[in-house]
Amino acid sequence: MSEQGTRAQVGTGEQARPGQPAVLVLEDGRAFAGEAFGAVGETFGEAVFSTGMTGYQETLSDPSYHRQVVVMTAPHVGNTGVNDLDYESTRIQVAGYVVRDPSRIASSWRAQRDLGGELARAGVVGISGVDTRALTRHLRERGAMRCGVSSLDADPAALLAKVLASPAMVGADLAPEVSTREPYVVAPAGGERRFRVAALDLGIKRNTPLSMAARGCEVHVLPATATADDLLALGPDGVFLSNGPGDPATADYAVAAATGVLAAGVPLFGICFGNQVLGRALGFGTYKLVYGHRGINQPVQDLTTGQIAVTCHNHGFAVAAPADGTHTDTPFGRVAVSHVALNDGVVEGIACLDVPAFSVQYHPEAAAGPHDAQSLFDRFCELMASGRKGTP
Ligand SMILES: NC(=O)CC[C@H](N)C(=O)O
Repeated sequence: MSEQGTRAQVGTGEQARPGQPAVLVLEDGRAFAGEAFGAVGETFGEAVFSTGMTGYQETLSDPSYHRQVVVMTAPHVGNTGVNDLDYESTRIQVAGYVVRDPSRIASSWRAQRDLGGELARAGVVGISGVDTRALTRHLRERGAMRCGVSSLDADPAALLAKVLASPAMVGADLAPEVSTREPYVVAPAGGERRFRVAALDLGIKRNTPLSMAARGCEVHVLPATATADDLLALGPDGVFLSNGPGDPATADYAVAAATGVLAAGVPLFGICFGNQVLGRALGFGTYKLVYGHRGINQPVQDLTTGQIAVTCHNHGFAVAAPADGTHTDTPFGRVAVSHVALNDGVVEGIACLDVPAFSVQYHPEAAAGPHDAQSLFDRFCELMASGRKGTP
């Protein structure tokens, strides 16, 4: 698929002029008028909201947002501009961007460019001046749904017809669209190499291998369709399953890879999409949440210690597993739900009790976000240090 096709976006290559009209239409017909922001054009994707007050550049460049139109609940966005350091991947990944009130100037010693210009150069269509509180409440009540944003055609009825013809998120296999084409290696940050990690890139964020590299891991990042044999051929101390976009029910290739790694008894750690893939490899199902969790202020409880962490989330699907303190017998032994979201009880982590594998639905790499959960990378290192047997 072409770049434009995968982003379901038609841009004119122009930057929006101040006051240029734009419209956002949801698939249930609700329309919001606003002003064009970023690139002039038309785009389609799943409308989702993020409650992060900061970290918009990391959000925009998180590959898990591929094919999603992100609505920021923070009313004022763009204050700190953008820079070359805070990208979580090689480009802006969102299909569209919705803000209430873009900052007229970027004001930070780290700012290199302004947000509107950056979106325009990337060809990303946005809309501003939207009542993002009303839009968020609508999505919260009715659920995440398809939408279109256009600064080319102000007719909501015409846009609605195109929204209804656009692909849904359920059933979308998107990880291969954002994964690296070629393998690459992230070297340990300094000091000796302690572990070799084979990472399956389903849409990996930059700070994830960096968080491992900071702990002495040499991370070999492989394309989404790499098999268990490809991963194990590296002779890794551990295998990592990354975050990524789309519906985890479609990622049979990744589930097969995880199953092969579990069978080999090599330590395994997964984040977000990786948690869903591990869940499926253990025999659990996944399902779509009504509106998902996105933001950097989400409380999660570790059921083993009782400790609560405030964490970074970006997920619209979840693993269906019992979170009542019991364990489930699977082909790979006993498995327990290890973490739950305190807002709604959604499963946020699973741990194998008889093979060395665990995963979380949230983002310990914390880019952006609080660093409460960084110790999960230490737990992965401990699992690798203890060899190929036993649980953390
Ligand atoms: N950040 C992620 O890995 C997201 C996983 C999956 N695409 C979801 O929405 O649940």
